[in-house]
Amino acid sequence: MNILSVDQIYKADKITIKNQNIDSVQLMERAGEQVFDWIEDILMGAPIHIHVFCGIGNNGGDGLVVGRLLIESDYNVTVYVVNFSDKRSKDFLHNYDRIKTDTKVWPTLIKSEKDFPEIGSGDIVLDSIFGIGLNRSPEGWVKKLIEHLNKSGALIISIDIPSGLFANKALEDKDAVIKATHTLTFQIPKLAFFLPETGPFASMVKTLDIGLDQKFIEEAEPLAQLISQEEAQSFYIPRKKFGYKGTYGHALIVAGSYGKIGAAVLASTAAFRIGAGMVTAFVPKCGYNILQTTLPEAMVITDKEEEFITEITSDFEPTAIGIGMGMGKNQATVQALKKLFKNSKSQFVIDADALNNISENKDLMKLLPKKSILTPHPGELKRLIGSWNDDYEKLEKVKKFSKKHDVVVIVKGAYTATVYEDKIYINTSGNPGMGTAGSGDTLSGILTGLLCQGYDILSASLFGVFMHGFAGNKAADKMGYEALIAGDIIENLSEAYVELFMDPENDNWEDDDLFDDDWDDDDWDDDEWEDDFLK
Ligand SMILES: NC(=O)C1=CN([C@@H]2O[C@H](COP(=O)(O)OP(=O)(O)OC[C@H]3O[C@@H](n4cnc5c(N)ncnc54)[C@H](O)[C@@H]3O)[C@@H](O)[C@H]2O)[C@H](O)CC1
Ligand SMILES: [K+]
Repeated sequence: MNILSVDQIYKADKITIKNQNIDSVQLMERAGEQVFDWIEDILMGAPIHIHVFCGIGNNGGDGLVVGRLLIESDYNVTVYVVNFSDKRSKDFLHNYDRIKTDTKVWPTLIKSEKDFPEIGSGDIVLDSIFGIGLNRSPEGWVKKLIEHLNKSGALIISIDIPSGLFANKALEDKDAVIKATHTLTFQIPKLAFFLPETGPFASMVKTLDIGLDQKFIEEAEPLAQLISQEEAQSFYIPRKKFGYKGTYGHALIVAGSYGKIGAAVLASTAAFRIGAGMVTAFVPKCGYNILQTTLPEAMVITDKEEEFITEITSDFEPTAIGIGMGMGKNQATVQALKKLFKNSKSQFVIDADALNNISENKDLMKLLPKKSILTPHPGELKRLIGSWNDDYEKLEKVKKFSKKHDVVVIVKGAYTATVYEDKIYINTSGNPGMGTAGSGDTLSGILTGLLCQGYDILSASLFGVFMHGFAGNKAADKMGYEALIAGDIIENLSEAYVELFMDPENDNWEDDDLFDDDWDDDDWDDDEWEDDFLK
């Protein structure tokens, strides 16, 4: 799914209006109806007080449509116009007149702090103050209103984007942004929803289809692409009937040091479970018995040194090498890396201490093999590319690094971003339970195992990151977030493969299972709803 810029979204509006022979008021009506239907599905007439806050642009216009539809369905609604400017948009004005004539209810004007209404913690706030047209951070009493709403404890449903958040630009004032409980966004997800600094303002995102021109959306050059189950399916390479272990490659996992042999075990096991034909672990001597006992399927080569790696040798040419996990930063290890990078023809997945060693040694950086996959977490990334002021600058720096060295960079975290040259891909699987030791080692093993099976570096990265998160989700389904450990991700890779082609409609990044679309009237219980969501 394509994530587009604000300018492209406005263009999509225009093209839709032209191609479908409608006017902008009809498109706004469609948008408002979608929001209304979503709310109606959840509330089903419940008499909860809904406060609709409308700005004076088209986002405010959407709010007026929803407000009108709610009033016409006898909900307990108060509609406010947050009157920060007299420059009201044309479609806002149309709907401002219409709500007055159709419902005979006049919206309440808010012009300063003294007009702020009381909001109960059991109420619902509909936030349509600013949409994607925000051009600077809200200030003065408008900022105070946003703080007032955030403090109310009410459930806040933001229309299109939490007010105060820029769709694809860095945050300026984090106190001037609505903290939405739900974000109902129109058709095209906004990049801000997926980045660590801005994503937390937009929890529980739901995309509402308002019939924007599909051809334009698909053909536009996106800011980033979302990788969900449907995209992951397209990368999958089926197992060959006449294949044998040689068909699926030979992985070399170079990892571990005294006290960190587990990293080698996890990566090697994951390489097997994702489907590599053969796996050899290269570890310091102290790792030998551990590997042979915990993973009898693997072959093991040991360094001559007991506790760390000093010289990496093997009597075969690995299809792919996964390197760095728990490896340490001994000088002898750095020399071993240099030699390997100079001489090996294999493809590389470079992680953890291998990345740290590269960051600290310019010579090693120069030897960085082209077409490698690098998997830094935020700390490792900072060491690699230097610090950044915001998430957008970070992504630009990663693009530059990727182009300069011709490598794929996987920026790990919630919504892991994979960057290759100029393109950004955002993964949608995974959960907070995966923030646990060894989770990264598992990913490196998965990526190495995929390269072994013939996936190219980009599809190995996108498919591998998705499968890692998908298996993590399967694990979390069974054991919850806290109890999940890295080994559980590996164990659930089998289920992830089995379910990869099931229920492809299920977009798991739209985390709306609390408000299940399939509810029917029998499910409804006023008290229970209040207990669950409003307390
Ligand atoms: N995307 C779609 O397909 C559709 C979108 N709709 C809705 O339209 C808004 C975008 O509307 P727009 O009028 O362009 O912008 P806003 O509503 O966000 O209004 C901004 C308004 O406020 C001024 N402004 C901006 N920043 C500030 C500030 N800090 N302080 C004061 N004033 C500010 C700005 O100049 C504008 O006048 C989109 O998000 C959707 O909700 C359509 O309804 C349906 C199709
Ligand atoms: K909004």
